[in-house]
Amino acid sequence: MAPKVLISDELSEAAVQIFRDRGIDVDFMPELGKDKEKLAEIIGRYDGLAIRSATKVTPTILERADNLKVIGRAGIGTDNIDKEAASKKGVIVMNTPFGNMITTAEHAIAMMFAVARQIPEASVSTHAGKWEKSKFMGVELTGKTLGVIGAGNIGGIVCDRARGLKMKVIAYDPFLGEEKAQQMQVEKVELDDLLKRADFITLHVPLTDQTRNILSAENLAKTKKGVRIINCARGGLVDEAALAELLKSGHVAGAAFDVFSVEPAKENPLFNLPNVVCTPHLGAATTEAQENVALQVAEQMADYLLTGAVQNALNMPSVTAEEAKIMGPWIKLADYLGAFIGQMTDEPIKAINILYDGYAAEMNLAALNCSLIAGIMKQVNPDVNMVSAPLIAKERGIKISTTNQAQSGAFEGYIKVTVVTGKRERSIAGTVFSDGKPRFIQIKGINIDAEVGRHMVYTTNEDVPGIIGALGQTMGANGVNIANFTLGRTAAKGEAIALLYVDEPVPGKALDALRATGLFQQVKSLEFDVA
Ligand SMILES: NC(=O)C1=CN([C@@H]2O[C@H](COP(=O)(O)OP(=O)(O)OC[C@H]3O[C@@H](n4cnc5c(N)ncnc54)[C@H](O)[C@@H]3O)[C@@H](O)[C@H]2O)C=CC1
Ligand SMILES: O=C(O)C(=O)COP(=O)(O)O
Repeated sequence: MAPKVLISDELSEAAVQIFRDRGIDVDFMPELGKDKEKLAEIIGRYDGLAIRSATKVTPTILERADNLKVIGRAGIGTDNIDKEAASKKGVIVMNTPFGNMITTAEHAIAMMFAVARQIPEASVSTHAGKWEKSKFMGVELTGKTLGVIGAGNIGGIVCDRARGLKMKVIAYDPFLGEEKAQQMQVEKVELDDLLKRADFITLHVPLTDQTRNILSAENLAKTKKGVRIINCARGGLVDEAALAELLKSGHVAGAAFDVFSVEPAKENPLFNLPNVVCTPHLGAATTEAQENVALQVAEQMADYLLTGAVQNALNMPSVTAEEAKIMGPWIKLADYLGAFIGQMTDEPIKAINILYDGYAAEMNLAALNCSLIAGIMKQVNPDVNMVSAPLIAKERGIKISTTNQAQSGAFEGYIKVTVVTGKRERSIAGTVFSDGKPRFIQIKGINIDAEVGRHMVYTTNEDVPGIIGALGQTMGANGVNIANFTLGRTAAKGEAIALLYVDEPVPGKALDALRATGLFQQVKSLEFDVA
Protein backbone atom coordinates (compact mmCIF):
# COMPACT_ATOMS: atom_id res chain seq x y z
CA MET A 1 0.00 0.00 0.00
CA ALA A 2 1.25 3.49 -0.85
CA PRO A 3 2.45 5.55 2.13
CA LYS A 4 0.10 8.37 3.21
CA VAL A 5 1.22 11.91 3.94
CA LEU A 6 -0.77 14.72 5.55
CA ILE A 7 0.10 18.35 4.83
CA SER A 8 -1.33 20.33 7.74
CA ASP A 9 0.14 23.76 6.94
CA GLU A 10 0.20 26.28 4.07
CA LEU A 11 2.83 24.54 1.96
CA SER A 12 3.30 25.39 -1.70
CA GLU A 13 1.18 23.07 -3.86
CA ALA A 14 4.48 22.03 -5.47
CA ALA A 15 4.85 19.62 -2.53
CA VAL A 16 1.52 17.93 -3.31
CA GLN A 17 2.66 17.31 -6.88
CA ILE A 18 5.99 15.82 -5.80
CA PHE A 19 4.27 13.40 -3.39
CA ARG A 20 1.80 12.34 -6.10
CA ASP A 21 4.53 11.96 -8.73
CA ARG A 22 6.38 9.66 -6.35
CA GLY A 23 3.35 7.48 -5.75
CA ILE A 24 2.51 8.75 -2.28
CA ASP A 25 -1.11 9.40 -1.22
CA VAL A 26 -1.33 12.95 0.02
CA ASP A 27 -4.02 14.92 1.84
CA PHE A 28 -3.63 18.71 1.68
CA MET A 29 -5.45 20.12 4.74
CA PRO A 30 -3.67 23.35 5.73
CA GLU A 31 -6.52 24.33 8.08
CA LEU A 32 -5.46 21.51 10.46
CA GLY A 33 -2.42 23.50 11.60
CA LYS A 34 -4.86 25.56 13.65
CA ASP A 35 -7.10 22.67 14.75
CA LYS A 36 -5.21 20.43 17.12
CA GLU A 37 -8.24 18.31 18.08
CA LYS A 38 -8.96 17.40 14.47
CA LEU A 39 -5.28 16.79 13.82
CA ALA A 40 -5.07 14.42 16.81
CA GLU A 41 -8.17 12.65 15.55
CA ILE A 42 -6.79 11.79 12.12
CA ILE A 43 -3.00 11.70 12.55
CA GLY A 44 -3.12 7.94 13.19
CA ARG A 45 -3.83 7.34 9.49
CA TYR A 46 -0.61 8.87 8.20
CA ASP A 47 2.99 7.75 7.64
CA GLY A 48 4.23 11.30 7.11
CA LEU A 49 3.31 14.79 8.31
CA ALA A 50 4.50 17.87 6.39
CA ILE A 51 4.30 21.18 8.27
CA ARG A 52 5.48 24.79 8.63
CA SER A 53 5.30 26.75 11.89
CA ALA A 54 1.54 26.77 12.49
CA THR A 55 1.23 23.06 13.33
CA LYS A 56 2.31 22.27 16.87
CA VAL A 57 3.48 18.67 17.12
CA THR A 58 2.91 18.04 20.80
CA PRO A 59 3.21 14.80 22.82
CA THR A 60 -0.61 14.54 22.64
CA ILE A 61 -0.51 14.53 18.84
CA LEU A 62 2.39 12.06 18.80
CA GLU A 63 0.60 9.74 21.21
CA ARG A 64 -2.09 9.29 18.57
CA ALA A 65 0.36 9.04 15.65
CA ASP A 66 0.62 5.27 15.56
CA ASN A 67 1.73 4.97 11.95
CA LEU A 68 3.81 8.10 11.74
CA LYS A 69 7.39 7.63 10.52
CA VAL A 70 8.48 11.09 9.51
CA ILE A 71 7.70 14.74 10.21
CA GLY A 72 8.98 17.10 7.53
CA ARG A 73 9.35 20.79 8.42
CA ALA A 74 9.25 22.92 5.26
CA GLY A 75 11.50 25.52 6.79
CA ILE A 76 14.22 25.78 9.43
CA GLY A 77 12.94 26.17 13.00
CA THR A 78 11.62 23.00 14.64
CA ASP A 79 10.74 24.49 18.02
CA ASN A 80 7.07 23.72 17.24
CA ILE A 81 7.87 19.99 17.27
CA ASP A 82 8.46 18.09 20.51
CA LYS A 83 11.56 16.33 19.21
CA GLU A 84 12.11 14.24 22.29
CA ALA A 85 8.57 12.86 22.15
CA ALA A 86 9.00 12.26 18.40
CA SER A 87 12.28 10.41 18.97
CA LYS A 88 10.74 8.27 21.68
CA LYS A 89 7.92 7.41 19.34
CA GLY A 90 10.50 6.54 16.66
CA VAL A 91 9.49 9.34 14.32
CA ILE A 92 12.17 11.07 12.25
CA VAL A 93 12.10 14.86 12.28
CA MET A 94 13.64 16.53 9.24
CA ASN A 95 13.85 20.15 8.12
CA THR A 96 15.11 22.08 5.11
CA PRO A 97 18.00 24.06 6.56
CA PHE A 98 18.88 26.18 3.51
CA GLY A 99 15.75 26.74 1.42
CA ASN A 100 14.56 29.96 3.06
CA MET A 101 17.75 31.37 4.56
CA ILE A 102 18.38 34.08 1.94
CA THR A 103 14.76 35.18 2.01
CA THR A 104 14.79 35.43 5.81
CA ALA A 105 18.08 37.32 5.87
CA GLU A 106 16.63 39.73 3.30
CA HIS A 107 13.59 40.25 5.52
CA ALA A 108 15.84 41.14 8.46
CA ILE A 109 17.68 43.70 6.30
CA ALA A 110 14.34 45.07 5.04
CA MET A 111 13.14 45.38 8.65
CA MET A 112 16.36 47.17 9.57
CA PHE A 113 15.76 49.75 6.83
CA ALA A 114 12.09 49.99 7.77
CA VAL A 115 12.87 50.81 11.39
CA ALA A 116 15.79 53.13 10.53
CA ARG A 117 13.58 55.25 8.26
CA GLN A 118 10.14 54.56 9.83
CA ILE A 119 8.89 53.52 6.42
CA PRO A 120 5.65 51.76 7.51
CA GLU A 121 4.42 54.69 9.61
CA ALA A 122 5.46 57.20 6.98
CA SER A 123 3.59 55.18 4.41
CA VAL A 124 0.38 55.10 6.46
CA SER A 125 0.65 58.86 7.09
CA THR A 126 1.25 59.63 3.42
CA HIS A 127 -1.72 57.45 2.39
CA ALA A 128 -3.79 59.55 4.81
CA GLY A 129 -2.74 62.69 2.91
CA LYS A 130 -0.77 64.09 5.85
CA TRP A 131 2.62 64.77 4.20
CA GLU A 132 4.49 64.73 7.57
CA LYS A 133 7.95 65.35 6.16
CA SER A 134 9.61 66.56 9.35
CA LYS A 135 8.04 63.88 11.61
CA PHE A 136 9.88 60.99 10.04
CA MET A 137 13.52 61.86 10.52
CA GLY A 138 15.59 58.67 10.15
CA VAL A 139 19.16 57.46 10.69
CA GLU A 140 21.74 56.24 8.17
CA LEU A 141 23.03 52.67 8.28
CA THR A 142 26.47 53.43 6.84
CA GLY A 143 29.10 53.42 9.54
CA LYS A 144 26.70 52.14 12.22
CA THR A 145 27.49 49.04 14.28
CA LEU A 146 25.28 46.02 13.71
CA GLY A 147 25.29 43.41 16.48
CA VAL A 148 24.34 39.96 15.15
CA ILE A 149 23.28 37.41 17.76
CA GLY A 150 23.71 34.00 16.11
CA ALA A 151 25.99 33.97 13.06
CA GLY A 152 24.86 30.72 11.40
CA ASN A 153 23.30 30.41 7.97
CA ILE A 154 20.87 33.35 8.18
CA GLY A 155 23.02 35.46 10.51
CA GLY A 156 25.97 34.88 8.16
CA ILE A 157 24.03 36.22 5.17
CA VAL A 158 22.87 39.20 7.21
CA CYS A 159 26.52 39.92 8.12
CA ASP A 160 27.47 39.78 4.44
CA ARG A 161 24.65 42.09 3.31
CA ALA A 162 25.34 44.51 6.19
CA ARG A 163 29.00 44.77 5.26
CA GLY A 164 27.81 45.65 1.75
CA LEU A 165 25.89 48.49 3.38
CA LYS A 166 29.17 49.66 4.96
CA MET A 167 28.12 48.79 8.49
CA LYS A 168 30.57 47.65 11.14
CA VAL A 169 29.48 44.09 12.00
CA ILE A 170 30.06 42.47 15.38
CA ALA A 171 28.73 39.00 16.19
CA TYR A 172 28.00 37.00 19.30
CA ASP A 173 27.90 33.26 18.69
CA PRO A 174 29.74 30.89 21.04
CA PHE A 175 30.04 28.34 18.23
CA LEU A 176 31.59 30.75 15.73
CA GLY A 177 35.31 30.03 15.31
CA GLU A 178 37.82 32.87 15.19
CA GLU A 179 38.94 31.81 11.70
CA LYS A 180 35.41 31.72 10.34
CA ALA A 181 34.72 35.14 11.88
CA GLN A 182 37.78 36.49 10.09
CA GLN A 183 36.62 34.96 6.80
CA MET A 184 33.23 36.61 7.32
CA GLN A 185 35.02 39.87 8.18
CA VAL A 186 33.09 40.27 11.39
CA GLU A 187 34.38 40.93 14.88
CA LYS A 188 33.54 38.11 17.27
CA VAL A 189 32.48 39.57 20.62
CA GLU A 190 30.91 38.55 23.90
CA LEU A 191 27.23 39.28 24.43
CA ASP A 192 27.78 42.11 26.91
CA ASP A 193 30.17 43.81 24.51
CA LEU A 194 27.63 43.51 21.70
CA LEU A 195 24.87 44.94 23.85
CA LYS A 196 27.04 47.90 24.82
CA ARG A 197 28.28 48.73 21.31
CA ALA A 198 25.54 47.95 18.81
CA ASP A 199 23.38 50.63 17.15
CA PHE A 200 21.25 47.87 15.66
CA ILE A 201 20.84 44.37 17.10
CA THR A 202 19.47 41.52 15.02
CA LEU A 203 18.72 38.02 16.33
CA HIS A 204 19.37 34.83 14.34
CA VAL A 205 19.50 32.03 16.90
CA PRO A 206 17.12 29.08 17.21
CA LEU A 207 14.77 29.08 20.20
CA THR A 208 16.28 26.66 22.73
CA ASP A 209 16.53 26.47 26.50
CA GLN A 210 19.84 28.37 26.18
CA THR A 211 18.56 31.16 23.93
CA ARG A 212 15.10 31.68 25.43
CA ASN A 213 14.90 35.23 26.77
CA ILE A 214 18.45 35.97 25.59
CA LEU A 215 17.38 39.63 25.42
CA SER A 216 15.98 39.62 28.96
CA ALA A 217 15.03 42.82 30.81
CA GLU A 218 18.51 42.72 32.35
CA ASN A 219 20.29 42.38 29.01
CA LEU A 220 18.07 44.96 27.31
CA ALA A 221 19.05 47.42 30.03
CA LYS A 222 22.70 46.97 29.00
CA THR A 223 22.08 48.18 25.45
CA LYS A 224 23.27 51.50 24.05
CA LYS A 225 20.76 54.36 24.23
CA GLY A 226 19.04 54.75 20.87
CA VAL A 227 19.50 51.10 19.86
CA ARG A 228 17.09 49.54 17.34
CA ILE A 229 16.27 45.84 17.72
CA ILE A 230 15.25 43.43 14.96
CA ASN A 231 13.85 39.97 15.63
CA CYS A 232 13.22 37.76 12.60
CA ALA A 233 14.22 34.58 14.45
CA ARG A 234 11.75 33.49 17.13
CA GLY A 235 9.33 34.89 19.64
CA GLY A 236 10.54 34.04 23.13
CA LEU A 237 14.08 35.31 22.48
CA VAL A 238 13.22 38.82 23.68
CA ASP A 239 11.32 39.96 26.78
CA GLU A 240 8.63 41.84 24.87
CA ALA A 241 7.15 43.61 27.91
CA ALA A 242 10.56 44.91 29.04
CA LEU A 243 11.31 46.05 25.49
CA ALA A 244 7.97 47.91 25.35
CA GLU A 245 8.93 49.82 28.51
CA LEU A 246 12.33 50.76 27.08
CA LEU A 247 10.66 51.94 23.86
CA LYS A 248 8.27 54.09 25.86
CA SER A 249 11.13 55.57 27.90
CA GLY A 250 13.03 56.36 24.71
CA HIS A 251 16.06 54.18 25.63
CA VAL A 252 15.32 51.96 22.64
CA ALA A 253 14.64 54.00 19.50
CA GLY A 254 12.80 51.36 17.52
CA ALA A 255 12.06 47.69 17.04
CA ALA A 256 11.17 45.52 14.07
CA PHE A 257 9.58 42.19 14.93
CA ASP A 258 8.50 39.39 12.61
CA VAL A 259 8.02 36.79 15.33
CA PHE A 260 6.22 36.89 18.67
CA SER A 261 6.12 34.83 21.83
CA VAL A 262 2.50 33.88 21.09
CA GLU A 263 1.54 33.27 17.46
CA PRO A 264 -0.71 34.07 15.77
CA ALA A 265 -0.21 37.31 17.72
CA LYS A 266 -3.58 38.94 18.38
CA GLU A 267 -2.23 41.24 21.06
CA ASN A 268 1.28 41.99 22.19
CA PRO A 269 3.05 44.59 24.41
CA LEU A 270 4.81 45.89 21.29
CA PHE A 271 1.67 46.54 19.29
CA ASN A 272 0.73 50.17 18.60
CA LEU A 273 3.94 51.66 19.98
CA PRO A 274 5.58 54.33 17.81
CA ASN A 275 8.39 53.11 15.59
CA VAL A 276 7.68 49.44 16.10
CA VAL A 277 7.45 47.64 12.78
CA CYS A 278 5.58 44.32 12.86
CA THR A 279 5.08 41.61 10.27
CA PRO A 280 3.14 38.35 10.77
CA HIS A 281 6.03 35.82 10.63
CA LEU A 282 6.82 36.68 7.01
CA GLY A 283 10.54 35.93 7.20
CA ALA A 284 10.29 32.95 4.86
CA ALA A 285 7.36 34.24 2.85
CA THR A 286 8.65 34.65 -0.69
CA THR A 287 7.61 32.59 -3.68
CA GLU A 288 11.20 31.47 -4.15
CA ALA A 289 11.71 30.28 -0.57
CA GLN A 290 8.33 28.60 -0.34
CA GLU A 291 8.96 26.72 -3.57
CA ASN A 292 12.41 25.67 -2.33
CA VAL A 293 11.29 24.36 1.05
CA ALA A 294 8.15 22.64 -0.25
CA LEU A 295 10.01 20.79 -3.00
CA GLN A 296 12.83 19.83 -0.70
CA VAL A 297 10.70 18.60 2.16
CA ALA A 298 8.51 16.53 -0.17
CA GLU A 299 11.55 14.94 -1.84
CA GLN A 300 13.20 14.20 1.51
CA MET A 301 10.04 12.69 3.00
CA ALA A 302 9.34 10.63 -0.13
CA ASP A 303 12.95 9.40 -0.17
CA TYR A 304 12.65 8.26 3.40
CA LEU A 305 9.26 6.63 3.06
CA LEU A 306 10.13 4.89 -0.21
CA THR A 307 13.87 4.14 0.05
CA GLY A 308 14.93 4.65 3.67
CA ALA A 309 17.29 7.50 2.67
CA VAL A 310 17.60 10.04 5.47
CA GLN A 311 18.56 13.66 4.82
CA ASN A 312 18.53 16.67 7.14
CA ALA A 313 17.09 14.70 10.05
CA LEU A 314 17.51 16.19 13.50
CA ASN A 315 17.17 12.93 15.39
CA MET A 316 18.80 10.36 13.11
CA PRO A 317 22.07 10.11 11.17
CA SER A 318 21.83 10.90 7.46
CA VAL A 319 21.78 7.99 5.00
CA THR A 320 21.93 8.81 1.29
CA ALA A 321 19.76 6.89 -1.20
CA GLU A 322 22.92 5.22 -2.50
CA GLU A 323 24.00 4.25 1.01
CA ALA A 324 20.50 3.00 1.80
CA LYS A 325 20.79 0.64 -1.19
CA ILE A 326 24.28 -0.66 -0.43
CA MET A 327 23.80 -0.68 3.31
CA GLY A 328 20.34 -2.25 3.30
CA PRO A 329 21.57 -5.82 4.01
CA TRP A 330 24.13 -4.54 6.54
CA ILE A 331 21.48 -2.52 8.37
CA LYS A 332 19.41 -5.72 8.45
CA LEU A 333 22.44 -7.70 9.68
CA ALA A 334 23.02 -5.15 12.46
CA ASP A 335 19.35 -5.53 13.45
CA TYR A 336 19.65 -9.38 13.49
CA LEU A 337 22.84 -9.29 15.57
CA GLY A 338 21.12 -6.97 18.03
CA ALA A 339 17.98 -9.13 18.05
CA PHE A 340 20.03 -12.30 18.69
CA ILE A 341 21.94 -10.87 21.59
CA GLY A 342 18.90 -9.02 22.94
CA GLN A 343 16.91 -12.27 23.06
CA MET A 344 19.79 -14.07 24.77
CA THR A 345 20.14 -11.41 27.47
CA ASP A 346 17.80 -11.37 30.46
CA GLU A 347 19.85 -9.19 32.81
CA PRO A 348 20.15 -5.39 32.61
CA ILE A 349 22.69 -4.39 29.99
CA LYS A 350 25.58 -2.19 31.11
CA ALA A 351 27.46 -1.72 27.87
CA ILE A 352 27.24 -2.51 24.17
CA ASN A 353 30.60 -2.68 22.37
CA ILE A 354 30.46 -2.80 18.61
CA LEU A 355 33.38 -3.72 16.36
CA TYR A 356 33.31 -2.90 12.65
CA ASP A 357 35.87 -4.73 10.55
CA GLY A 358 37.06 -4.10 6.97
CA TYR A 359 34.31 -3.24 4.52
CA ALA A 360 31.80 -2.68 7.34
CA ALA A 361 34.08 -0.09 8.96
CA GLU A 362 33.91 2.04 5.81
CA MET A 363 30.13 2.41 5.99
CA ASN A 364 27.88 4.92 7.70
CA LEU A 365 28.49 3.59 11.19
CA ALA A 366 26.05 5.94 12.88
CA ALA A 367 23.19 4.32 10.95
CA LEU A 368 24.48 0.78 11.61
CA ASN A 369 24.78 1.59 15.32
CA CYS A 370 21.16 2.80 15.42
CA SER A 371 19.95 -0.40 13.75
CA LEU A 372 21.96 -2.66 16.04
CA ILE A 373 20.90 -0.88 19.21
CA ALA A 374 17.29 -0.98 17.99
CA GLY A 375 17.63 -4.75 17.45
CA ILE A 376 18.66 -5.15 21.09
CA MET A 377 16.21 -2.68 22.62
CA LYS A 378 13.24 -4.06 20.64
CA GLN A 379 13.43 -7.20 22.74
CA VAL A 380 12.45 -5.14 25.75
CA ASN A 381 10.06 -2.75 24.02
CA PRO A 382 8.68 -3.73 20.61
CA ASP A 383 7.91 -0.10 19.72
CA VAL A 384 11.59 0.86 19.63
CA ASN A 385 13.08 1.65 16.23
CA MET A 386 16.28 3.10 14.79
CA VAL A 387 15.27 6.62 15.79
CA SER A 388 14.28 5.98 19.37
CA ALA A 389 16.74 3.20 20.29
CA PRO A 390 19.86 5.29 21.05
CA LEU A 391 17.78 7.63 23.23
CA ILE A 392 16.21 4.76 25.14
CA ALA A 393 19.59 3.05 25.59
CA LYS A 394 20.99 6.33 26.93
CA GLU A 395 18.05 6.74 29.32
CA ARG A 396 18.84 3.29 30.68
CA GLY A 397 22.45 4.28 31.27
CA ILE A 398 23.82 1.80 28.71
CA LYS A 399 27.33 2.74 27.56
CA ILE A 400 27.85 2.33 23.82
CA SER A 401 31.28 2.14 22.27
CA THR A 402 32.34 1.46 18.70
CA THR A 403 35.69 0.43 17.31
CA ASN A 404 36.66 0.08 13.69
CA GLN A 405 39.55 -1.82 12.23
CA ALA A 406 41.02 -2.74 8.83
CA GLN A 407 40.12 -6.14 7.37
CA SER A 408 41.54 -8.68 9.77
CA GLY A 409 40.41 -12.11 8.61
CA ALA A 410 38.81 -14.19 5.90
CA PHE A 411 35.79 -11.94 5.51
CA GLU A 412 35.89 -8.68 3.57
CA GLY A 413 34.17 -7.16 6.53
CA TYR A 414 32.08 -8.06 9.55
CA ILE A 415 30.29 -6.64 12.57
CA LYS A 416 30.83 -8.04 16.04
CA VAL A 417 28.77 -7.00 19.01
CA THR A 418 29.52 -7.70 22.65
CA VAL A 419 26.97 -7.03 25.33
CA VAL A 420 28.17 -6.60 28.88
CA THR A 421 25.85 -7.26 31.84
CA GLY A 422 26.59 -7.52 35.56
CA LYS A 423 27.03 -11.29 35.14
CA ARG A 424 28.69 -11.90 31.78
CA GLU A 425 29.79 -10.78 28.35
CA ARG A 426 28.13 -12.23 25.29
CA SER A 427 29.18 -11.72 21.70
CA ILE A 428 28.08 -12.51 18.18
CA ALA A 429 29.50 -11.59 14.79
CA GLY A 430 27.98 -11.51 11.34
CA THR A 431 28.65 -10.54 7.78
CA VAL A 432 26.84 -10.10 4.48
CA PHE A 433 27.79 -12.46 1.67
CA SER A 434 27.88 -11.45 -1.99
CA ASP A 435 24.35 -12.85 -2.35
CA GLY A 436 23.25 -9.93 -0.12
CA LYS A 437 22.20 -12.31 2.68
CA PRO A 438 23.21 -11.56 6.27
CA ARG A 439 24.92 -14.48 8.07
CA PHE A 440 25.94 -15.15 11.65
CA ILE A 441 29.62 -16.15 11.52
CA GLN A 442 30.58 -16.43 15.17
CA ILE A 443 28.68 -17.01 18.40
CA LYS A 444 30.50 -17.10 21.76
CA GLY A 445 33.77 -17.15 19.83
CA ILE A 446 32.72 -20.35 17.98
CA ASN A 447 32.79 -20.10 14.19
CA ILE A 448 29.56 -20.94 12.42
CA ASP A 449 27.97 -20.19 9.06
CA ALA A 450 24.30 -19.55 9.68
CA GLU A 451 21.69 -17.76 7.63
CA VAL A 452 19.00 -16.00 9.62
CA GLY A 453 15.64 -17.75 9.89
CA ARG A 454 12.31 -16.43 11.06
CA HIS A 455 11.96 -19.06 13.82
CA MET A 456 15.08 -20.65 15.28
CA VAL A 457 16.27 -22.63 18.29
CA TYR A 458 19.71 -22.09 19.76
CA THR A 459 21.38 -24.68 21.95
CA THR A 460 24.77 -25.08 23.57
CA ASN A 461 26.18 -28.39 24.71
CA GLU A 462 29.30 -30.40 25.25
CA ASP A 463 30.44 -31.96 21.97
CA VAL A 464 29.52 -35.61 22.64
CA PRO A 465 27.82 -38.18 20.39
CA GLY A 466 24.03 -38.35 20.32
CA ILE A 467 23.21 -34.65 20.47
CA ILE A 468 21.84 -34.31 16.95
CA GLY A 469 19.76 -37.45 17.43
CA ALA A 470 18.34 -36.08 20.69
CA LEU A 471 17.53 -32.75 19.07
CA GLY A 472 15.73 -34.38 16.14
CA GLN A 473 13.88 -36.89 18.26
CA THR A 474 12.73 -34.41 20.92
CA MET A 475 11.55 -31.88 18.36
CA GLY A 476 9.78 -34.56 16.32
CA ALA A 477 8.07 -35.94 19.42
CA ASN A 478 6.71 -32.44 20.09
CA GLY A 479 5.45 -31.88 16.56
CA VAL A 480 8.20 -29.44 15.53
CA ASN A 481 9.43 -29.79 11.96
CA ILE A 482 13.12 -28.98 11.53
CA ALA A 483 13.76 -27.31 8.18
CA ASN A 484 17.53 -27.11 8.54
CA PHE A 485 20.31 -26.87 11.10
CA THR A 486 23.83 -25.53 11.51
CA LEU A 487 26.48 -26.64 13.97
CA GLY A 488 29.70 -25.25 15.35
CA ARG A 489 32.23 -26.27 18.00
CA THR A 490 35.44 -25.10 19.59
CA ALA A 491 37.18 -28.47 19.06
CA ALA A 492 36.27 -32.14 19.09
CA LYS A 493 34.73 -32.87 22.52
CA GLY A 494 34.83 -29.15 23.27
CA GLU A 495 31.95 -26.69 23.50
CA ALA A 496 29.36 -26.92 20.73
CA ILE A 497 26.44 -24.85 19.52
CA ALA A 498 23.51 -25.64 17.25
CA LEU A 499 21.04 -23.41 15.44
CA LEU A 500 17.86 -25.09 14.23
CA TYR A 501 15.58 -23.58 11.61
CA VAL A 502 11.95 -24.43 12.24
CA ASP A 503 8.72 -23.66 10.45
CA GLU A 504 6.81 -22.10 13.33
CA PRO A 505 7.53 -20.58 16.75
CA VAL A 506 8.65 -23.46 18.95
CA PRO A 507 6.17 -24.39 21.69
CA GLY A 508 7.43 -24.10 25.28
CA LYS A 509 6.89 -27.82 25.88
CA ALA A 510 9.38 -28.70 23.12
CA LEU A 511 11.99 -26.45 24.72
CA ASP A 512 11.27 -27.96 28.15
CA ALA A 513 11.63 -31.45 26.70
CA LEU A 514 15.04 -30.51 25.27
CA ARG A 515 16.12 -29.14 28.65
CA ALA A 516 14.85 -32.29 30.35
CA THR A 517 17.31 -34.44 28.34
CA GLY A 518 20.07 -32.92 30.49
CA LEU A 519 22.26 -32.75 27.37
CA PHE A 520 22.15 -29.00 26.85
CA GLN A 521 23.56 -26.11 28.84
CA GLN A 522 21.33 -23.62 27.07
CA VAL A 523 18.13 -23.92 25.07
CA LYS A 524 16.56 -20.79 23.65
CA SER A 525 14.02 -20.12 20.93
CA LEU A 526 14.76 -17.09 18.78
CA GLU A 527 12.54 -15.04 16.49
CA PHE A 528 13.82 -12.78 13.72
CA ASP A 529 12.06 -10.26 11.55
CA VAL A 530 12.78 -12.11 8.30
CA ALA A 531 10.43 -11.34 5.39
N1 LIG B 1 11.11 34.54 10.61
C1 LIG B 1 11.14 33.46 9.89
O1 LIG B 1 10.25 33.23 9.09
C2 LIG B 1 12.27 32.52 9.99
C3 LIG B 1 12.95 32.34 11.17
N2 LIG B 1 13.98 31.45 11.26
C4 LIG B 1 14.64 31.30 12.55
O2 LIG B 1 16.02 31.61 12.39
C5 LIG B 1 16.76 30.70 13.19
C6 LIG B 1 18.20 30.63 12.69
O3 LIG B 1 18.25 29.97 11.45
P1 LIG B 1 19.63 29.56 10.78
O4 LIG B 1 20.54 30.73 10.69
O5 LIG B 1 19.30 28.87 9.53
O6 LIG B 1 20.20 28.54 11.84
P2 LIG B 1 21.70 28.09 12.04
O7 LIG B 1 21.66 26.88 12.86
O8 LIG B 1 22.43 28.08 10.74
O9 LIG B 1 22.31 29.28 12.92
C7 LIG B 1 21.99 29.48 14.26
C8 LIG B 1 23.23 30.03 14.94
O10 LIG B 1 22.91 30.33 16.28
C9 LIG B 1 24.04 30.02 17.07
N3 LIG B 1 23.67 29.83 18.45
C10 LIG B 1 23.12 28.74 19.05
N4 LIG B 1 22.96 28.95 20.35
C11 LIG B 1 23.40 30.21 20.60
C12 LIG B 1 23.49 31.01 21.76
N5 LIG B 1 23.08 30.53 22.94
N6 LIG B 1 23.98 32.24 21.65
C13 LIG B 1 24.38 32.73 20.45
N7 LIG B 1 24.37 32.01 19.32
C14 LIG B 1 23.86 30.77 19.39
C15 LIG B 1 24.58 28.75 16.44
O11 LIG B 1 25.94 28.58 16.76
C16 LIG B 1 24.38 29.03 14.97
O12 LIG B 1 25.54 29.57 14.38
C17 LIG B 1 15.97 29.41 13.07
O13 LIG B 1 16.24 28.54 14.12
C18 LIG B 1 14.54 29.89 13.08
O14 LIG B 1 14.06 29.90 14.39
C19 LIG B 1 14.37 30.72 10.19
C20 LIG B 1 13.74 30.85 8.98
C21 LIG B 1 12.63 31.74 8.79
O1 LIG C 1 11.72 28.28 8.67
C1 LIG C 1 11.47 28.82 9.74
O2 LIG C 1 12.08 28.60 10.79
C2 LIG C 1 10.38 29.79 9.82
O3 LIG C 1 10.22 30.38 10.85
C3 LIG C 1 9.46 29.96 8.70
O4 LIG C 1 8.19 29.75 9.22
P1 LIG C 1 6.93 29.48 8.27
O5 LIG C 1 7.27 28.27 7.45
O6 LIG C 1 6.82 30.69 7.40
O7 LIG C 1 5.79 29.28 9.14
